[in-house]
Amino acid sequence: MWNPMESLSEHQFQARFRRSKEGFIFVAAVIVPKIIIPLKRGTQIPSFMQLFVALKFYSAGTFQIQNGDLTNLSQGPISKIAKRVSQALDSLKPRFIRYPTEDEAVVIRQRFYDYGGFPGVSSRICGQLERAEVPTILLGDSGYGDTGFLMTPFSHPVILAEKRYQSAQIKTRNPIEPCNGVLKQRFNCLSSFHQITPLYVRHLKKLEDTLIPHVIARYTKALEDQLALIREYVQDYEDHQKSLNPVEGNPLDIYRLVRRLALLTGPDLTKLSKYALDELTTIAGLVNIEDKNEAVLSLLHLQYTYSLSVHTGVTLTAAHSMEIAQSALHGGYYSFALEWLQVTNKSNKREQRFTDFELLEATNALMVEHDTNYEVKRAQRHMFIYPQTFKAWNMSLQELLTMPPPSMALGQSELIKTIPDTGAAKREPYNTIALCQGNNFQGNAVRSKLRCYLDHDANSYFLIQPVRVEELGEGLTIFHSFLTNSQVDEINRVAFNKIGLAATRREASTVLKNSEPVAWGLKRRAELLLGLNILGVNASESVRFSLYSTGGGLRAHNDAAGHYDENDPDLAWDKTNYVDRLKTMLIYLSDIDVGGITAFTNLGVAVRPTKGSALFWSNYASNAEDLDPLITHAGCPVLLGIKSYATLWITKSANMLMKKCPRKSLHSEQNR
Ligand SMILES: O=C(O)CCC(=O)C(=O)O
Ligand SMILES: [Fe+2]
Repeated sequence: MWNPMESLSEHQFQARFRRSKEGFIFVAAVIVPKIIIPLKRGTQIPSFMQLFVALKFYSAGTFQIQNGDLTNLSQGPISKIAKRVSQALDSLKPRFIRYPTEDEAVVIRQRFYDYGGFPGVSSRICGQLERAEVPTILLGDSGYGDTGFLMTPFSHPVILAEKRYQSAQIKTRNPIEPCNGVLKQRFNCLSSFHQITPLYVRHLKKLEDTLIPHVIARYTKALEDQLALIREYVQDYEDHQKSLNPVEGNPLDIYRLVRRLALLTGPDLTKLSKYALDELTTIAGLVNIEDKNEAVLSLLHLQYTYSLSVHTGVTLTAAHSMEIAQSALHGGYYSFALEWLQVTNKSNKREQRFTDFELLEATNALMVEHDTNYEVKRAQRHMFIYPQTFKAWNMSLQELLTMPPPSMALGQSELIKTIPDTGAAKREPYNTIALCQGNNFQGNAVRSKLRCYLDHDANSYFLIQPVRVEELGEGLTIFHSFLTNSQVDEINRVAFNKIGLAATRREASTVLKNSEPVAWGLKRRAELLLGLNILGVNASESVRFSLYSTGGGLRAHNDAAGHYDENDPDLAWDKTNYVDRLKTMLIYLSDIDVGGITAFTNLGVAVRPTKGSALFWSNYASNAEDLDPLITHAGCPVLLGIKSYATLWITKSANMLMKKCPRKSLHSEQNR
């Protein structure tokens, strides 16, 4: 490539670029690191050449670089390069431009006054303008019109005061004007700015006309590719291919896909999106109403937990949003139902799909449903129901809607404080959301007592594969690297095979019996680490393997308040009365990008799943009779990715009264 540094003499160089080679090298040294990003993949123009192009533009003041000696770049790339280099130069402003300090400004004002007799001349205009500290009066030549803040010379000064003003004005401008002149001469682009503006506009217009249809075409193509993929999936689904990921057909993906496309392509896609939504709905096999409801409920669940906007970025038809509103209503998401009704209302103005009466009826149904059900829902502590949380504060539905969703803009501890009644039940929905959104609100006093250590002597096996123990809260511990990656992969493989294609795609689970080597191995390792009886008769349930994709999660609960799996082959006794889950070990079998946190709503601890780590806690208080309210926990809905984990429930009956009491030694312990 032609290099002006080598092929031009110093004189020729200065004539073309209006600066010396040495000056160029200095500029290059500071600017090049800032412009190394290639213009476009594949067509990288070396940074120093970009600098030449920009300098040439600055000095020529036009995008048409006549002498083809530089490059044969057309106007488009030149304007891009000029913009990039200008931005880089602009970012260097703090390094090379310094405005006078307050004290220096006083001196400068005095010197201007002494020199030209004009009072209050500020040399800090730029800085002040930037900080909007005007009114400052600017001095201009007679070419400028008369405005309130620009003082120009009189065309015919008559009285003495006018004449004195005139001479002071001109004299004060004098040292500045030549300076501007020099700058304009060196940077021709400044003086010819008015010439390039229309050019620029035309240029942008051209871009808009030519490029945007291309972009849309590209994403239409992308959509088609996506559709083809989904078609393939459906085909696989029908072929019952075992290796297929069972949750890939999550109905929520439809919404996600449409939303992503809409965001990428902007409002122009709205025409396409209706087609896309319908097409996808059909292709992805969302043929039955349960699937659709499932998708909608997932959407609402996510919307609620993560304070997502109802504006999905696509224009849904009135019929679509009405459908979502109805599902929201039946799912008990009253406030969302109202929001979706509002969306319906809006699009219905255009579409006239529903009569006013139908809309009114839908709104009334919502009101009635809300007013009759919230007590029941509240009693159930349904964590995903908006109004029940607020009803405790005697809020109307209207008031409720003006209330922002529980926002993490509030500090962590404020979150608890701002809730009037601090009863655990009422705090729970709030805390769940706070934790799911990534906050922890454990007190410092508690946190300072927690320890971290390496456990390698639980058993000699742990010498080879030690675990890092971290106490997360009172009675809650995490064992990092409890399993190795390959152990986890093996469990996933076996469980995935067993699940095959699950009926519900958002969540799937299965049990791995003790006779399964991976389950036995896992239990054995837990037994050695914890010193508990886990593999003995009725000592633990079968390892439960669970899988969540987008929208999958679990509301707050205590594990011991659940139910047995009636058909669990690893538990022999009568399972009808109560569930004996003294301890829980929860082993994460995947990392998860967004969402899927395990939230301990009363401890105020949020645990992000990490592959191979195991959480451990007791579900009972220390008297081993009452459930421990402190250990209530929820599985936050997954936003992106697939969460898999295993749960190991260890029984009380096989782990208590295991040893004879060593009376003697106990006495001697006490007497010591
Ligand atoms: O999803 C989680 O992280 C928690 C799962 C859980 O609590 C359970 O399966 O009992
Ligand atoms: Fe649980």
